[in-house]
Amino acid sequence: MSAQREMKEKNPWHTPLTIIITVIGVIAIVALVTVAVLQNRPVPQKYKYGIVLDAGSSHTALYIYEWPAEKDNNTGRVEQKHSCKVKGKGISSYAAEPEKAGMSLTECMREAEMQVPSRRHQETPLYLGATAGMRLLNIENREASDKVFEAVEKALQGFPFSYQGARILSGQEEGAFGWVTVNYLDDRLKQGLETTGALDLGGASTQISFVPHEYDISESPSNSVAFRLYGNDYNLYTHSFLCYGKDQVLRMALAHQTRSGPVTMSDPCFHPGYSVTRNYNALYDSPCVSERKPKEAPLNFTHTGVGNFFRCQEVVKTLFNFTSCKYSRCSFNGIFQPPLQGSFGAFSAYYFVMNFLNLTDSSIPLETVKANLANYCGTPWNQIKQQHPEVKEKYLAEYCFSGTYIVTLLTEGYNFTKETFSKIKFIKEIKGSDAGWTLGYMLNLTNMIPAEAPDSPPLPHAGYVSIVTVIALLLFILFILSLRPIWPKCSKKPQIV
Ligand SMILES: Nc1ccn([C@@H]2O[C@H](COP(=O)(O)OP(=O)(O)O)[C@@H](O)[C@H]2O)c(=O)n1
Ligand SMILES: [Ca+2]
Repeated sequence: MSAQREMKEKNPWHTPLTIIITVIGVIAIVALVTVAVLQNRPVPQKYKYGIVLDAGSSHTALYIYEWPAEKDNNTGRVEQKHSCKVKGKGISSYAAEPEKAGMSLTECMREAEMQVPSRRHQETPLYLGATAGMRLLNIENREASDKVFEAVEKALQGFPFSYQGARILSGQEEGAFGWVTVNYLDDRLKQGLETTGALDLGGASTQISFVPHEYDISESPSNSVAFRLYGNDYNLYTHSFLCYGKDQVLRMALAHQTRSGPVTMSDPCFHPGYSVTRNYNALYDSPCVSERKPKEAPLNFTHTGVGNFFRCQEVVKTLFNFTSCKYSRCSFNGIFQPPLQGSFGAFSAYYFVMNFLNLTDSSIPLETVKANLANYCGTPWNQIKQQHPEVKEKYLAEYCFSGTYIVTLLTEGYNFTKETFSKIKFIKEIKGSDAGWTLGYMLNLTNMIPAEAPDSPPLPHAGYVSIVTVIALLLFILFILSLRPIWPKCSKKPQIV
């Protein structure tokens, strides 16, 4: 009994001081962990927004992007929140009535007002970039192109966003920003991975952009763009072929086949049984073909289909000039192109056409793609119409030509072989954001891709809380152990007795 009493008396846990210290210690640890948890609790996400209008040759599309408000400078998180297709044709088609170009944007802009929270309206940058349709109008009629921009500018300034201007992108910018978009969305830039090339097919121009293996920039400086992104240097090769978008190239093909001004033309690029009347003036109303207009053409001609893929390829090939190349190697029309490198993402009309033809699967060999096209082009027009009653006839009629053009451009134009063709992925979007130049354009103008790699991210919230808790517990255990010199006395005493 006396030993027990002695033990009780000597046990530090039973002194009022240690009890107080222990209680204070426990309260301190609980308080420390609580403060850490509350202070660092993820706050509800706030977003910022950016709007880009893609004024293409065939139509205009509006894209709204969003990113977490506190991560302006840290990239990899900008996503497409919403897109809106402007009704009607591209802004360049309003050359004769420019006001309508501005008015055409109203509906999508109203949608943007609804999509972006109103407290963010004033700080949301709004950009309009025009591509090859306006490039052509600018060549053809500078005054008309300026008037279209005036009207568009006036319309856009009427909305509560931070309007940052409307301009024509150069072909180089269009190619380079498409490449940035694809590689940004795939997280290749941030991680310093090998990049993917970008192939964009529009209505009036087409772009090819990739990082070549060994690249002598000095050979053709106008085809090179240098970037420093996240601490990595990129020497990008890019070229934009004006007039080689699928709508202008169709004009060139028709112009080539009607160069002697016939009344009836048999076209291997259209289905057997297809027949429409076309107007010569309308066909030649573009700088891509205006010089080819036959001298004594009648007003109209009858455009009939024959449906022969291989003969259609021969027609398309005549639109590429392979005769002169002042560089070590060329694609076509005397344009420098280094050897193809790596995988490619092909988007915009590449995707729409190949998707319609069920040919987007990269595992389909080039020979099978050609065989399928040959079969498709040879199918009578009546049958095609029956199979696709939902597709507008004007668009339906052109898939044989467009498919043939795509295959010919890739193989004969850019020199993809049956091996490298399988490295092309036909894509519409990546992780919910459309592939195209708009995202890259906005990232660049808002400085959202840093040249140097951002500092490594801090610990995630859960990791932070766990570490604080573990350290606090360790401190507590250390405190307990620090009382240890007194323990042996009280634990050994009963054994001695
Ligand atoms: N659903 C869709 C949308 C566009 N397209 C085509 O994709 C092309 C888009 O070109 P664009 O308007 O961006 O023209 P560019 O200014 O880029 O040359 C046009 O030829 C459209 O007809 C399509 O085939 N299917
Ligand atoms: Ca385009």
